[in-house]
Amino acid sequence: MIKRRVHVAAAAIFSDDGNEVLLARRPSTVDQGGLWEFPGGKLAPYETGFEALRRELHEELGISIERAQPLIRVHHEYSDKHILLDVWQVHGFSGEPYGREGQAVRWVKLGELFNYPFPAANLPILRAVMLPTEYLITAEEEDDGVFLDKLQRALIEDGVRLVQLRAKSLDESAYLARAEQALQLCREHGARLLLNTEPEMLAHIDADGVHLTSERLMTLERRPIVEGKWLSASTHDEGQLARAGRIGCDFVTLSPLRTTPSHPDAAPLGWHDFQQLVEPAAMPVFALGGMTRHDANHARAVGAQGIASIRDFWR
Ligand SMILES: Nc1nc2c([nH]c(=O)n2[C@@H]2O[C@H](COP(=O)(O)OP(=O)(O)OP(=O)(O)O)[C@@H](O)[C@H]2O)c(=O)[nH]1
Ligand SMILES: [Mg+2]
Repeated sequence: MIKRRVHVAAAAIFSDDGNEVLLARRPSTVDQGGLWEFPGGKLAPYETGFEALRRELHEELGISIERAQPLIRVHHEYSDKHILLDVWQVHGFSGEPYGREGQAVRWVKLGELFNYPFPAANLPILRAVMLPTEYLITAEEEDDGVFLDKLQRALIEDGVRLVQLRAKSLDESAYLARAEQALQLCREHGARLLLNTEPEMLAHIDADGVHLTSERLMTLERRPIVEGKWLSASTHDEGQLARAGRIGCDFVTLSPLRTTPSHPDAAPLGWHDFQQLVEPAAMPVFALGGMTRHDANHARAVGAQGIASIRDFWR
């Protein structure tokens, strides 16, 4: 059987405070009936994704979009079709959304999204919706006081909400002590903390997840931590991205986008190769390597969740 290829534009519509998204329930009579979804529908011939999005949101919810940015593109094989979900984030619209086709619609808190049944293709979208657009990787820092000051500055002034504790120079007990302090600070600011260590470390400290080095990633055949904790990994090529997908990483970094002082000999990917690698990856991907917040829009335009950086946040 030759599968149909279906291109769908869908929207994660955020509330003004950014804490909720609007879901719709598919009528029980249609394909995937009864499941919740991000409003949207198939592109008409000659329509772009954004044009389809505007039309569908007007038809299904009675709203007009003012601004939208790409969130994630997900390719998924259903038994009868190959689907591309082209998902946009909408942070401004006019009109009061309601189910114009009789479908239920509901504002749902980000933390409660996993309580709703979605089509099988939607898992990467849920992850993308729940993650911010910036991922801070901490720098090597000898002094705990200096470390905490810099982390606090990034949380308060830059509004960072996702942090990876990378501290290769600390032994295990020093790392654990620093992690306890960092976790407390992150919790105070509603940020998530991932540990760049052996996954077993989560037994000793209740952090939000683990970040795998690419080396560690390639030794794993299955997900090393429970669902509900976040699992991310460093990747540099197609093979590593594929492995991250196979073991169920929630998201990854892909690097180096540019040449950086910390990795002068690694060949940079550049935006073109980055985009090619990200397209088939069914999970959020942060661009890493010489990135600053000024690169975030460009990164999202080529399919990234956003940017990951040490230096841009560590001042
Ligand atoms: N809108 C939307 N569709 C999704 C999501 N997840 C997902 O697998 N799909 C699939 O993508 C396809 C979207 O088709 P649709 O039924 O919304 O298309 P449409 O609005 O153009 O409807 P129509 O074909 O009845 O005119 C369906 O096969 C649906 O199951 C999602 O989150 N939102
Ligand atoms: Mg639809």
